[in-house]
Amino acid sequence: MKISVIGCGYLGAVHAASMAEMGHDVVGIDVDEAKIAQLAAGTAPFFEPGLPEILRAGLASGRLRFSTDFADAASADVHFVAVGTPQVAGGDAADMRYVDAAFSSLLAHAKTGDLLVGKSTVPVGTAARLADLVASTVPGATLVWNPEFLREGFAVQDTIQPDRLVYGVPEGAAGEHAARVLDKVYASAVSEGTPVIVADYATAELVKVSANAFLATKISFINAMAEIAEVTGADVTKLADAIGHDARIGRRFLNAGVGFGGGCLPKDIRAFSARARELGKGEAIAFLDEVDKINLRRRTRVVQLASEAVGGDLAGKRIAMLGLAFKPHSDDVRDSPALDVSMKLADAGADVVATDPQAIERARMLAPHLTYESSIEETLRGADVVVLLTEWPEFVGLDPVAVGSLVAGKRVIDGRNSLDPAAWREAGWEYRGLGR
Ligand SMILES: NC(=O)c1ccc[n+]([C@@H]2O[C@H](COP(=O)([O-])OP(=O)(O)OC[C@H]3O[C@@H](n4cnc5c(N)ncnc54)[C@H](O)[C@@H]3O)[C@@H](O)[C@H]2O)c1
Ligand SMILES: O=c1ccn([C@@H]2O[C@H](COP(=O)(O)OP(=O)(O)O[C@H]3O[C@H](CO)[C@@H](O)[C@H](O)[C@H]3O)[C@@H](O)[C@H]2O)c(=O)[nH]1
Repeated sequence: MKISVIGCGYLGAVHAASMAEMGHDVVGIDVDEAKIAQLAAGTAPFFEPGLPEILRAGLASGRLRFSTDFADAASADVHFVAVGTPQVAGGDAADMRYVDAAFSSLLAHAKTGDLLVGKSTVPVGTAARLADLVASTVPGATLVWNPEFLREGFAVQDTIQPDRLVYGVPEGAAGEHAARVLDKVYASAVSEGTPVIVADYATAELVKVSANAFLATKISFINAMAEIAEVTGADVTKLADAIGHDARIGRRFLNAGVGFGGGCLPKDIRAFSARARELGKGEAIAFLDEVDKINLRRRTRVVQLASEAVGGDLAGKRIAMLGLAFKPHSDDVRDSPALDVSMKLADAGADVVATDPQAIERARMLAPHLTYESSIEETLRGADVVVLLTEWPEFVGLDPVAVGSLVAGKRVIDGRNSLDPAAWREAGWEYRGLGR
């Protein structure tokens, strides 16, 4: 099939390359010329395991190309829109400027019979609004909302073998036809039994934000238990193991620590709350405000633990930060707890030296005042406190005895509860976890 993908960021670039991998003829379009030049040259503009390989294979096969010209979308019959919906400056709502601009540029080249497929995460009601625009601009074209559930770090696998597919379609024959076309787009997954949920627009939009709201709530739930564990001497990781054995609860997404960040969960729960308030139903999901507050309190708690570790005054203390990305296997530092805590420690006067296997360059753009070090050993050398905030395997696997010979003070804060406290204590370290 002939496909265009509008917006080639973390979602769109993976989607475009994966569509080509699945056998389609794909053009990826973005307004960012540098990004398109990189993609066209076969270089992934961000770190995502597996992306370079399918990108190069797609370009070599001739089935994948990239452009900044929307006219190149004209030959496609199915158009995915995957542009950003960040938080508006100074508010909680989603900034819809990019979605609106992308649809307006795309509609200038779309034709009767085309399928316009929204993938961006949007406030409920967006698809109905855009469907009116599509109907009045290109009669006979159909709008579908097909939210995306991929996780960064597993984005290629999640795109090619998704847990489920959700199609938000209009009522009637146009909707039925649209669902059949999307089944063909995703034929490789559908034929292997991937569940397909066909719904109205509002349900499809809400599936996406409620899934992220649930995941965020699960994390803040366990982090709230961590707060209680901290004042009672309980161990939240054992608590999570124990409640997680109940299949109704499940152990996944119950890792207590410095909390959630990234380009999705934080902004998505805030945008959902803002939209609920607009709909006069703010109280229905007011608990998400608490979920957000619990999450942000964990970052402050790490700063407090670091301060306690050095006797109350962080000024001039050397802090080795292990991790900058919002989670391992990603270079994304959008709303990263690790970067946020690093900045808070630097604000308190600490001499912060941070390392990350992939995220240093992106962190430097947001926080040029911090000191970055590519070598783990050099990061650790002379540190008064070691703080682990992104559980990359190379950090989790560090030998506490070897690290002990590099630092000035054997004090470690395990912001992801991913180290073995007994092993670190045995090697002479003061170990502090979150909720254990
Ligand atoms: N990153 C993820 O893991 C993920 C997963 C599921 C859903 N989403 C959702 O997907 C959307 C995109 O997220 P992202 O992380 O890829 O963002 P991103 O910032 O990495 O990428 C967005 C891209 O859109 C481009 N763009 C902006 N305006 C444009 C326009 N008018 N025309 C063409 N391109 C334009 C930007 O240049 C950028 O390359 C968001 O709504 C996000 O919530 C993201
Ligand atoms: O038990 C856990 C699990 C995760 N996290 C943190 O939660 C954040 C988000 O993690 P994850 O959900 O794995 O990353 P994303 O790539 O942001 O993916 C989420 O956001 C995407 C964008 O909407 C969705 O598509 C995905 O389904 C959804 O998982 C990260 O900071 C993690 O460190 C925890 O603190 N504890």
